[in-house]
Order: sequence, then structure tokens, then C-alpha cells
Amino acid sequence: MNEVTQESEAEFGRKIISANDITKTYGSRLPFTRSVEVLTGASINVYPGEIVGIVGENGSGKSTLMKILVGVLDQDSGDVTRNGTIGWCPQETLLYDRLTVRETFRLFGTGYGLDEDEMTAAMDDLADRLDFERYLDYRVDHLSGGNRQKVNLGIALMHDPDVLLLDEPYTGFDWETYQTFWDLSEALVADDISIVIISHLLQERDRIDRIYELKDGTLSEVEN
Ligand SMILES: Nc1ncnc2c1ncn2[C@@H]1O[C@H](COP(=O)(O)OP(=O)(O)OP(=O)(O)O)[C@@H](O)[C@H]1O
Repeated sequence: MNEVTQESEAEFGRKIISANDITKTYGSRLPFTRSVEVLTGASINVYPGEIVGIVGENGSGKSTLMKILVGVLDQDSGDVTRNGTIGWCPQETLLYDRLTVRETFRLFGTGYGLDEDEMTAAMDDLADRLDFERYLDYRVDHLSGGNRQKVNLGIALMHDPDVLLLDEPYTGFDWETYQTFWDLSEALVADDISIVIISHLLQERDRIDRIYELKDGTLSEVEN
């Protein structure tokens, strides 16, 4: 093995997520409409314990990129490597309306392979930290938008992921919850968990370690 390869392997070991030269074009939804070329060679690295922001205009492809990083959408070309467990908070909550919050945690907890005690401990801890204990027996379709987002975030966190990918997670949060969200994020980062966050809000920039801008299908790191 030559020196360059050894060096890149050593560096690679530190990356939680590494994506190189990702391309993605959506086929046209309707006949006679054009396909949409969204990503044309996007690359990003995420290291342990950092908060990485992704900014870009509406429709620039941020959610598409995040879905590819998570692994729920396939890229057309390029590689994604994940060195840890992932928690994902999609822009539109993927929750089942007819389940209660408690049942929702059981469902996802089972999916994550947690046992009964782990599930209950994670749910109680997150309900306390995000302040939704009193809604545990509410059906999801009876929750306010902000409380659905809290549950969405709780679900993304309940299996102690190594990296949390958040697609505008605080839509609908009130100010107090927004602060709680950032306190929680700081605690996670102190535990070496990484956070990738799609954000539109300029006032958050000082909370974020590195920012990538998505423009014309590629990512470039911008001054923070
Ligand atoms: N399933 C799909 N099929 C076809 N086109 C799609 C699909 N999903 C997204 N697009 C298109 O791909 C482009 C990028 O969408 P995407 O949602 O990734 O952007 P975004 O940067 O997250 O936008 P926003 O800031 O508005 O949330 C848009 O032009 C969108 O219309």
C-alpha cells in the first residue's frame, strides 16, 4: 500500500458520512415534460461531533441530497459511504396518523431492534427533553404541527444514532422548543454525534461548524 492510500484511509476512518460526485436526475412525471437534473456531482464529508449546514435556494436539491445520504433514495452515480448509524428527520413527517405517540415509539423502536426497556427509556427521556410527555397517549393526527415535529425528531433520535440528518426540523416549533432543540443538539455534539441540518435561517450560522451551499447541482463549502 503506498503512502497516499494509507493517508487517505486514515482520513477516511474519521468520516461518518462521505459522498463523492453524486448525480441525480428525476425522470419526468408527466408525458412531454422534461426530466429534472438535480445533482451533477455533489460531494460532502461529515466528521464526528460537528454540525454541518446545507443551504441553497428552494428547489436546489437539498432534500434530494439528504435522502441520498440517508439511503432512502438511490443516486444515479457517485458513492456514499456511511460509517455509523443514521437518524433522519424528513421534512414531511413519516408518522402514522392513527397511532398514539406511545405506539409510534414502540413501532419505530421495534424497527430499530430495541428491547422493551430500551424503548421505554428512550421514549421517556426524549418526551422529557422535548417536552411532549402529556401527549404520549394522543393520536398523531390530533397533535399540533409543532408537536408532530417533536415526535418526528424523537423518533430520529431514539436509537442513539451516530449522525442525525435533519431536513428543516423546526418548522412549527415555538421559540422555547427551538431553544430546546439547539440545547439538545449541543448535548449530542458534545457526545461526538454529528448533525447535518438543512437550514434557511441566517441567525443559526454561528451554531453551525461548517456550511455547504448547494448550487447548480454541486456543493461547495462557504464561509461561515
Ligand atoms: N420525486 C420527484 N420527482 C420529480 N422531481 C422531483 C421529485 N422530488 C423533487 N423533485 C424536483 O427536484 C428539484 C429539487 O427538489 P428538492 O426537494 O430536493 O429541493 P430542496 O432544495 O429541498 O427544496 P426546498 O428548499 O423547497 O425544500 C425540484 O425541482 C423538485 O421539483
